[in-house]
Amino acid sequence: MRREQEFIDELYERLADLRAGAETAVQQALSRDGGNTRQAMLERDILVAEQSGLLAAFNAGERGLCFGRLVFRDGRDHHIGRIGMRRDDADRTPMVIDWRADVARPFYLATGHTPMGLRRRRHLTTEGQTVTGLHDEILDLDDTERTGYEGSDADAVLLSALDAARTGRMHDIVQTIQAEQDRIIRAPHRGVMVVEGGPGTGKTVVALHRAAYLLFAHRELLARRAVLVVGPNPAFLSYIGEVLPSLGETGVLLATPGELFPGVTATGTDTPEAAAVKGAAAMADALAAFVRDRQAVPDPEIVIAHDDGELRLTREMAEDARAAARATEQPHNLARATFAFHVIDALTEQLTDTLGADPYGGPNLLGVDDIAQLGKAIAANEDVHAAIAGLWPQLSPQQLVEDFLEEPVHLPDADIAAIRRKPGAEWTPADVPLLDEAAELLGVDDSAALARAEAERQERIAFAQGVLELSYGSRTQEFEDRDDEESEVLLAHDLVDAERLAERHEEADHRTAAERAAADRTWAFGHIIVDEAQELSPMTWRLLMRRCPTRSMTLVGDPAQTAEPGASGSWEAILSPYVGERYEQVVLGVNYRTPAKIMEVAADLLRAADPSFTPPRSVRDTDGRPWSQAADDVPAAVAEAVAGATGDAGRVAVIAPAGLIGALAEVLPWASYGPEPDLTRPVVLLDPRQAKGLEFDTVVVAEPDEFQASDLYVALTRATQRLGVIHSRGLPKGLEQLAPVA
Ligand SMILES: Nc1ncnc2c1ncn2[C@@H]1O[C@H](COP(=O)(O)OP(=O)(O)OP(=O)(O)O)[C@@H](O)[C@H]1O
Repeated sequence: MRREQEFIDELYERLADLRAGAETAVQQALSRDGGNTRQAMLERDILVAEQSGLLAAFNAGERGLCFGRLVFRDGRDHHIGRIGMRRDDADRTPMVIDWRADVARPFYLATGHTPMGLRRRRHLTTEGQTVTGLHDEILDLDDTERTGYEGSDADAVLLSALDAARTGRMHDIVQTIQAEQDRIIRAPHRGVMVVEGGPGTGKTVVALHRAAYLLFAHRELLARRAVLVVGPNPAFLSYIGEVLPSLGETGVLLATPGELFPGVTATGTDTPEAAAVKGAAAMADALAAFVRDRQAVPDPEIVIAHDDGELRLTREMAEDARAAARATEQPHNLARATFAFHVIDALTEQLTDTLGADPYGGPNLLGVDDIAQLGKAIAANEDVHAAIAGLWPQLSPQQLVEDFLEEPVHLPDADIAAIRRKPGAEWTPADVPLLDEAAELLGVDDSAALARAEAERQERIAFAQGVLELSYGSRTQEFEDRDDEESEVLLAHDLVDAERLAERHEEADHRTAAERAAADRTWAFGHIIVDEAQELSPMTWRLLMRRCPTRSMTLVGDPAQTAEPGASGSWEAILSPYVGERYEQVVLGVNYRTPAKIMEVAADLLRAADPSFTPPRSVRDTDGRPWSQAADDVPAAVAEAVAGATGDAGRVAVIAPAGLIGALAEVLPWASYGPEPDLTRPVVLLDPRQAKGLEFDTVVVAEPDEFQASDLYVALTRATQRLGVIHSRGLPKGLEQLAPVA
């Protein structure tokens, strides 16, 4: 214990030095009098960005900096920690190894059967900077040396982590990642990986650690392209929001599916029927047909007054122009130029024929210049433009979807009735994929902006080339002496090509990749993680697949918890349109959250409908049995139950049908509730959809017979310690084994 404490003290000293170094480097870079030349600014930007990233990692390392030690049979001896650090000596000896490095892997995988070269594995428990416990496992049977910290139960560290009172925020699990989870976390980053598992099997936490691992293993790529984590609702995102920063990773964008169309905030709600219709794949065809409807032809013609003579835009002329525009296969707004060009051309020809006609039947009397002149005048005629705009209007995604929902077409009557609404309504989450689809169908005519951007990029590349030549020439002792991490800064100067450096400059100039990604509908993410993936509609999948052309994705979910009416169904239904059968599926089978007695009740509920249902196996159990109480006044009984539970440490959640929340809020005035409840408060009031993915020490479920079965299954499995059910109208089938209380 003493020796480990000495080591930990040394480690925190080193951390303090590194942090001070990074802080000074940022300060110096910001105040460095290198002048305001582009080179000085570029160097400064790179330095500040890199050092700020390091600072974030150092700050993250503060808590539980080192939690393990591996002693190998060949004499190697490594401490494992949240971040990696080296000594300040000539060899830059590793002091603590990042948990994501290959060397650290036996910490999670080695067993007596497959020791992976280990003699002993030590778990170190710390509080603040003080070592409070050691736990040794002997993996080499020939090793007779004993430290006195060998425990009989190798799961002691895991169980004490699982028993801890909840805080309303998910924590990282780097100290106790289990072997089946480690394999998922470190799976290759290419392709689609599906992680399926029942409640509490660690799907969410594993997916987040996978993001941290991928950012470590593919730093260059993913830091530029960012990782997107999609979760079901804002409360869930704030629940998981601290895990990645606590692992030192900030290049991640967390979003709900309703937040993925920049500039639109989905505050409205749909009826379940409307959400199902809007989510169905048929919507893509309906919208595409609706766009074609907006490419009209006159019936029979539009007559336009023009200085040089009357113009008649006939149906036939417009049809030809439309066919030419459609043949480009460009999106509507981009193909508009082709339509306009053909119309103007046809009108010019028409006018040429009239004005230049030779009364004696000879060839047209107008010369090439005259015809060009006529064409120019027609192209400048505002009425011509108005006619073109009427036939082939420039459209925004918002306008298109609004028009469509006001008067839906190309769908069965019942579907039309389900989604029709008045213009000006708030956008709903189910509208977001429609807006995205519309944006794809319409395209943005940004050719001028793109040309400008490309010219600027070329200028930056030329400039960066100059910087590279200069910075190599002026390589100084100061740079050579930097810490290992810092020398990456030098590597950036030395090894990147001009194009990459120019790109970096662009990034450093503005926002982080995650921030830029959030504002850019066409951003291609380096990796996408989707939680509660079973809930997403086919239209939402179309949107997500567009955001990830490389199909590097991790999808986690549990079909038994599906609640949304428009959900896609099976993994195969979700994925086959995009990757065929080329995806890997793994199943997690151990429930780390819900105690066995509670899980049995939840499983019985599903067994009532499907006798073959097998729940995940709970690793832990509690003494108390889950209970039920019949009450005439449900809010009063809930208030009493909550008052009894708040004496315990941790968090209490009341999960109730949405219609009961108001009445419960009155009897629980201190409870947090609403669209974005504060989960760190002692008592939270949630409807079943809001409870998805969360967990609490105590859960009280009110009026269970008003829940749909999958919602009730989710609600029952949120408890880590205690579960009670309060009802006025009897219990749904399957819940009979709850212990009745008066
Ligand atoms: N290896 C582990 N060490 C410590 N805690 C763990 C481990 N694996 C999972 N947990 C904990 O178990 C709980 C459940 O994990 P998580 O929320 O990721 O499960 P899930 O499969 O997403 O559940 P659900 O489908 O019910 O939302 C969390 O508190 C998580 O921290």
